[in-house]
Amino acid sequence: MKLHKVGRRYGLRGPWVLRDVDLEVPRGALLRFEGTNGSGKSTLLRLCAGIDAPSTGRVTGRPRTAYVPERFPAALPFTALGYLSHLGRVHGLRGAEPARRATEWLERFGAVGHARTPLAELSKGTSQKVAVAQALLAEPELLVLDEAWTGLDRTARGILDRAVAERVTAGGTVVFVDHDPARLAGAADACYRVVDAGLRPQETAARAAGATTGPCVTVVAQGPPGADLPGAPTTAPGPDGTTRFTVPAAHSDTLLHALLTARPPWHIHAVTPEEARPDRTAPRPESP
Ligand SMILES: Nc1ncnc2c1ncn2[C@@H]1O[C@H](COP(=O)(O)OP(=O)(O)OP(=O)(O)O)[C@@H](O)[C@H]1O
Repeated sequence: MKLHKVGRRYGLRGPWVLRDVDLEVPRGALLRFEGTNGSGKSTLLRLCAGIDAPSTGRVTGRPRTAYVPERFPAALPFTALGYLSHLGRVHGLRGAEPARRATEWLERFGAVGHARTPLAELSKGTSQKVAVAQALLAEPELLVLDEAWTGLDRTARGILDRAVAERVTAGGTVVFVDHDPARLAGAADACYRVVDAGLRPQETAARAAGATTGPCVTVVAQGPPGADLPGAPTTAPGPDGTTRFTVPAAHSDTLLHALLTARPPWHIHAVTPEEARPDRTAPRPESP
C-alpha cells in the first residue's frame, strides 16, 4: 500500500493535521508511528485502515485490512461471541468459521467465559480483548492497531505481542501506535514520528544497534528445497547438508511450525537461542 502526497484536515478551513505525506507500507513488515498528543497519529492510522479518506492525495494498493480503534464502541447490541461472529462474516468468513475463530480468540485471551455476555456489560479489559479479537480473527493482510494494548492485562498484552509477530511472519503487515515506547521494541522494521503534519523516519532499535542485537533463535534443520518460510529468516548452510535459519525470537515459533508442517516436514536438528539479531534490512535470501 502507498500513500501519495496524502493530506488531511478536518473542516474546510481547519489546520492541516497531515500534509503531503508519502509513505510506503510494505508487505510483511511491522511499522510504528509515534508523536505527541494531537500530532495526528490516529488520523494517520484511520487513513491507513481506510475508514477515513484523505482531503488531498491518494492511497493505492489497499490490502485486506482490519483495524482496532482507539475507542471501542462497546454499546453495540451484541454478545461478545455474537459480535465477533458478525465481524467474522463482515470480513468474509462463511459457515461455522466465524464462530469457530471467535471462540478460538476468546479462548486465547482467556475470555471465553464471557462469550454470551452482552458487550455493554463487559469490563473495560474484556471489551478491549473483544476489540482486538475482531481484528485478529480476520487474519488481515494489514492490521492497524491504535493503542490496542491499552486496557489489556499483562498476559493479554503478551498474547497480542505474539499475535502481531505471527501476522508479520505470515507475510502480513502491522501498523501500530502505542504510548509505551518499549512496545514491540526491537521488532519494528520502521518507525515514523508525526511532526508538523509530516512523517519523520526514526531510528528503530534494531537499526540503531546495527541490526545485530536483540534476542533471536537459530534453527538447524534438514528438509526439501523451495520451501516458502515465514519470518524472513536469514539462512546459511549448516553442518551435514542442513540449513541454519536465524529469526528474531518472537518469530521462532511460527518458523518452527512452518518447518514441521511443511510437506514433507523438515527434520529439526537443533534450536538455539542467540544474542545476535539477523539483519532484517538485508535482502531475503533464496529458500534452500
Ligand atoms: N473527527 C475530528 N474532527 C475534528 N478534529 C479532529 C478529528 N479527529 C482528530 N481531530 C484533530 O486532529 C488533530 C490530530 O488528532 P489525532 O487524534 O489524529 O492525534 P493523535 O496523535 O492520535 O493524538 P493522541 O495521542 O492524543 O491520541 C487534533 O488536533 C485533533 O483535535
